[in-house]
Amino acid sequence: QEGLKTGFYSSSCPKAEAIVRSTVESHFNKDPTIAAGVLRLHFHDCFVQGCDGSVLITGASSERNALPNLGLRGFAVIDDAKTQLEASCPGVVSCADILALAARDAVGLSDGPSWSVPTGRRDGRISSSSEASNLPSPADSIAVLRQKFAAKGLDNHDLVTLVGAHTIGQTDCLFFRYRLYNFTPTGNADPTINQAFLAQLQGLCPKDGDGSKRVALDKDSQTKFDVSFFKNVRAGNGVLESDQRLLGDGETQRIVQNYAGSVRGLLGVRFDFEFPKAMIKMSSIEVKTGAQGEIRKICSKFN
Ligand code: HEM
Ligand SMILES: [Ca+2]
Ligand SMILES: [Ca+2]
Repeated sequence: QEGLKTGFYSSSCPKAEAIVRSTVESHFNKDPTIAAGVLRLHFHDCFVQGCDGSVLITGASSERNALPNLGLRGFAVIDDAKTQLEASCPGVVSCADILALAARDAVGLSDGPSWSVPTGRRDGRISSSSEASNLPSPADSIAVLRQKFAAKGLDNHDLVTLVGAHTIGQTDCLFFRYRLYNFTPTGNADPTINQAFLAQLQGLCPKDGDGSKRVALDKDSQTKFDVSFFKNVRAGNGVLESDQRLLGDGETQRIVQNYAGSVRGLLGVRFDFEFPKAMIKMSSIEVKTGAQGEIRKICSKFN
């Protein structure tokens, strides 16, 4: 994919993938929710300036400080892996690749599928908060989401498959509370929310309560990478509006139904098979290779 190849570091830094894996694992063992943080970090990196580590740069006007990125977590995992890689093979492994590898490992550690990650990305030299506006918002319509993904070469099938990442992790009340109160012109909640679930969500996120309270995106299995998220969307138990809307469009609904399945076990395997393919596509968005960009010494700073 665009000059990337699996095993790019096999002679220049043979232990590179093992070092990333053991670093993600040690953080995961202390805090399994970090897997979700790392996976999301990679997504937010790829959608702005391509998968080039631009999201990792610190500074007042950097991407990291853009509104959609304020809740990102897992930066310490990447910094930690980088420190160890610089000790073994200085100046060889890009932060962009560390992020792509760590996202794969995070999914695997959460009992999800694993895959070979094509590597060879170079780190970008630009990180600007104003660029973050093409990231999808939870209040975007399906048409807008489709368009934002299409702009990155990702189709409907990729969209639904990748949003399946919400099978792990959490969201702040802030991002969906508007669905629970006064959502309709007549003052009711979003009618697409399952009634029993609505009561639960209202309990978790009171109208004037703390907007930063965290709620699982997949109510039944927030640390397991499984098809439970799709079953919940099918049942009206999607937390984000953008997740639940996948059921309101004919084409995306068909894909949700497929993954949610009716035959136990069988169709769960399909999501496991499709997710890696979609990730490899997402991980190759607008990558810099060859002599482009640089290999950062510290992931949060340009050289
Ligand atoms: C339709 C597009 C998407 C929208 C609108 C969206 C929106 C969101 C929002 C609002 C949150 C909660 C953030 C917070 O409270 O801090 C979230 C969390 C998350 N997103 Fe997405 N997302 C989308 C697609 C994706 C994709 C493609 C991936 C990865 C492949 C992903 C992975 C995650 C993960 C793992 C979390 C949990 C993070 C954590 O627990 O820290 N999302 N997303
Ligand atoms: Ca980027
Ligand atoms: Ca799950």
